[in-house]
Amino acid sequence: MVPAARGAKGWKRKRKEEHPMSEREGHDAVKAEEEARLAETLGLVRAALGEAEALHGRIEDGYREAKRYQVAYRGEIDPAEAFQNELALAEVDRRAAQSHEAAAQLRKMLDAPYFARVDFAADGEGGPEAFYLGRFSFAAEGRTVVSDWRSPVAALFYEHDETGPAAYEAPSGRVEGFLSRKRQLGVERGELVYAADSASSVRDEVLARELGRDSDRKMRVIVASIQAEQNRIIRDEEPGTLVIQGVAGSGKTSIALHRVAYLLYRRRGELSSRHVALLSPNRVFADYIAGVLPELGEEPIEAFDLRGVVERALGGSVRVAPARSSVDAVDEAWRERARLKGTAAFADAVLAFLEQVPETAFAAEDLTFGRRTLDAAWIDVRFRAHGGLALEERLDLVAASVVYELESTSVGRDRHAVPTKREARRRLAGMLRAKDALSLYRFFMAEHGWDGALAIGSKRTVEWEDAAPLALLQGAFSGFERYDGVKHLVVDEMQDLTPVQHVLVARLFRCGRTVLGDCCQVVDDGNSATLEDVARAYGAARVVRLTRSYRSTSEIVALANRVKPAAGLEAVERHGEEPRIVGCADTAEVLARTLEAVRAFRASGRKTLGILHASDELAARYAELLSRDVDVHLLTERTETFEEGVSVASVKMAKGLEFDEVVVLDADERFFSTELERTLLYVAVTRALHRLTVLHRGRPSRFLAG
Ligand SMILES: Nc1ncnc2c1ncn2[C@@H]1O[C@H](COP(=O)(O)OP(=O)(O)OP(=O)(O)O)[C@@H](O)[C@H]1O
Repeated sequence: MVPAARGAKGWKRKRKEEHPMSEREGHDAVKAEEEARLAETLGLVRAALGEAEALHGRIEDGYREAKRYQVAYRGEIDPAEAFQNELALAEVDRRAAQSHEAAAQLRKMLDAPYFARVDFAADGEGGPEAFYLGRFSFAAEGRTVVSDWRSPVAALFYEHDETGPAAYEAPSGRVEGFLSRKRQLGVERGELVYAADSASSVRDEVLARELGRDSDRKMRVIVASIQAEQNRIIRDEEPGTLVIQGVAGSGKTSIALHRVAYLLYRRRGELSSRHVALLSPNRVFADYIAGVLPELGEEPIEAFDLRGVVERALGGSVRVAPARSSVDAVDEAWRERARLKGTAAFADAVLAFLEQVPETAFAAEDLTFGRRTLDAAWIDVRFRAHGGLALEERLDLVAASVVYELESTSVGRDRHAVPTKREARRRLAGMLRAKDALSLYRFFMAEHGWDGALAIGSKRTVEWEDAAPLALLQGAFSGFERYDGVKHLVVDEMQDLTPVQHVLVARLFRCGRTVLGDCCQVVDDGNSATLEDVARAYGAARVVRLTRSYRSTSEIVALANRVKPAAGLEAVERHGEEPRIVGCADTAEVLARTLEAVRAFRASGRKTLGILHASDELAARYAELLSRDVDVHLLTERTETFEEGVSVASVKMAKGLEFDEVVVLDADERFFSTELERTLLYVAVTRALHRLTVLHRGRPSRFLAG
C-alpha cells in the first residue's frame, strides 16, 4: 500500500511536496480530478433519475388502469377478487410512494451528491479506495458511488483531522488501515465550489463557512460539518438514556435529530420513524425542526408536548389550568407553591409515596357474603400479591380470587350467596381509603404538611404544577396507558421540565431516550432541576457535555459570557459586528430604534429577525405597536409555524429558535435584575447568529456590564 499523502496538512502543501508541480498546478489537478468525478457522478444520478421517473410513470399508469377496471366491472367482480384488487392497489400505492421518494432524493443529489471524500486502505487489502460521502447513498453499475454519511466508513471523516493510521467500526468488526486522504468538497447546484484536503484549519474554514450562512425558517442539516465531539454523540448506540447537556448554540437539537437519523439507519427493519417521538416545548419549535429528518431522507417523527402527555395520563379525571409564567405572574402565593413542586425533594417525596400507595390507600377488612366470610388477612395477602400493578387493577384481580374461592369452596345453599365479580369488586372498592387519585394527592400533600400548597379550583381544576404528580398518582390508582409503540424518545429543552415531570415522562416512555437541554437556560423560578436531578429521573442515564457554541459570532458569544459567566461558552472563531447596546429615553424611542433595526434587516437581505422581550404580555403589546408600521409575526403558545421575516416573542417562546438578527427590548433593570432574569437575558442574546441590538430604557441591566 502506498499512502497518498502521509500526514499532510492540506491539499496545497501536500501536492506540492509530493509532486514537482507548482501550487497552482496542484490546485488545478485536484480541481480537474474532482470535476471529472462530479460530472461522472451527476451523469449516473441523472440516468437513475430518468429510470425512477419512468418507473413512477409506469406505476401510475398501472394504478389508473387497475382503478378503471375496478370501476368498469364493479357489478361483476366478486368480493374475493375485489379484496385482492384492493390489496394490489395498496401495494402499487406503496411502490409509487417509494419511487416518488427515490426520485426526490436523486433530485437533491443533482444539487450536491456528496460533500467529502476519504481515501482509505484497509490493512492487507491493497491500495486505498476512495469513498465519496453524501447525505444519501447511491449505487449504480453495480458499485457504491456515494456512501451514506451514516455508513461505518464515514466515521473516518468525522473522527480524523489528519491523515495516518485510522480505523472504523463495521458490522463485521473493527477495520484498521490507513487514511491517506480526507477531502472536503463543496458542491452547489451541481458545480464544484471548492475542494480542500482536510487539516484542522480546513475543517474550521468549512465550519465557519457553514455557520456564516443565514438562518432559515427550518433547522438545517449539518452533515458536512459535524464535529468530532458531536459525531460521538450521534453514533452512540448504547442502550438506555443519554442526557446531553450543552451550552446555548452547541448544536444539541441538531445532533439529537441527526442521531435519530443515525439510529434509524443502523436499526433499519427494527426501528422506523413511527417508533420515534419528540417531546418538544411548543408547536413553533416542532415546526422549526420538522424538516431535518425528511431532509436526511427519513420520515418525520411525531411530536408531543408535555401538556398533551400529562393530560392523556390524567385521562380526563381533572381539569388542568393553563401554565403560568413566573416572569408575568405577580401572585407570590402561586410562586411559592410552584417553587415547592419544582424541587427534586418534591419529586422524591412523590416517588416515596407512590411506593406506599397500596398500603396507604387500601385497608383490607373481613368480607362476608351470606354465611361465608373471607377474613381481612386473606384479602390482604391477595391484594399484596400483585405488587407493581395499579390499585384498581389489583382490586379486579382480588375480586376474581374472591369469586373463585367462594365458588370452589361453597356447597348447597351457600352457592346462592356467591357474588358476581362486579359485586365483589364494589365491596372491595369500599375498603379504599381514597376514592380517586385526587383524594390520594390531597392525602399526600397533607401528610407532608403541604396542604397550603394545593389550590384546587372549581370543577376539579388543578394548577399546571400539580398535573404531573397527580398523573403519577393516577397511574398508581388506575394504571397508565404507556406509549409502548415508542422505542426511542427525544426530550428537548430538558430544563423546562421539573424533576417530577421528568419522572412522569420516564414512567410513560419506557424506551431508549435522548434527553437534551441546558440547565443554564432555566427560565422559570418554579423549577430548580439540576443536571443530576434530570439524569436521576431516568435511572442510570449517561451524561455528555458540550461547551462550544456554534450559533453566534465570537462577539455575541463574548457578550453572552458577560451576561452569564457560569455558562462558560466557548466561541467558534467567526467574527461579526460588535453587539450594540443602545439607551432609549422612552417607549417611543424604543419603537423608533426597533423600526430602524427592522429596516436595516430588510435591506440586508437576511431571512430572520427576532424581537424579544422578557414578558409574554409586553411582547404581545410591542408586536401590536410595531405592526402599525411593519409586518411582524407574534409567536405564542398557539402559533403553529415559524416564518421568515420579523418575529416578536417572549424569550420563553424563542427558546430553541434562532434568528439572523436579534433585538432585545427593555434590557434594563426593570426586567433583567434577578438571577432568573439574568438567564432570560442570556437566552435572548444567544438566539442571534450574526447581529445583536440590545435596547434599554433607564439603567441598563447590570448583567450587560458583566
Ligand atoms: N457542526 C455544525 N456544523 C454547522 N452548523 C452547526 C454545527 N453544530 C451546530 N450548528 C449550528 O449551530 C446552531 C445551533 O444549533 P442548535 O439549535 O442545534 O443548538 P442548541 O444547542 O440546541 O441551541 P439552544 O440550546 O441555544 O437552543 C444551528 O444553526 C446549527 O445549524
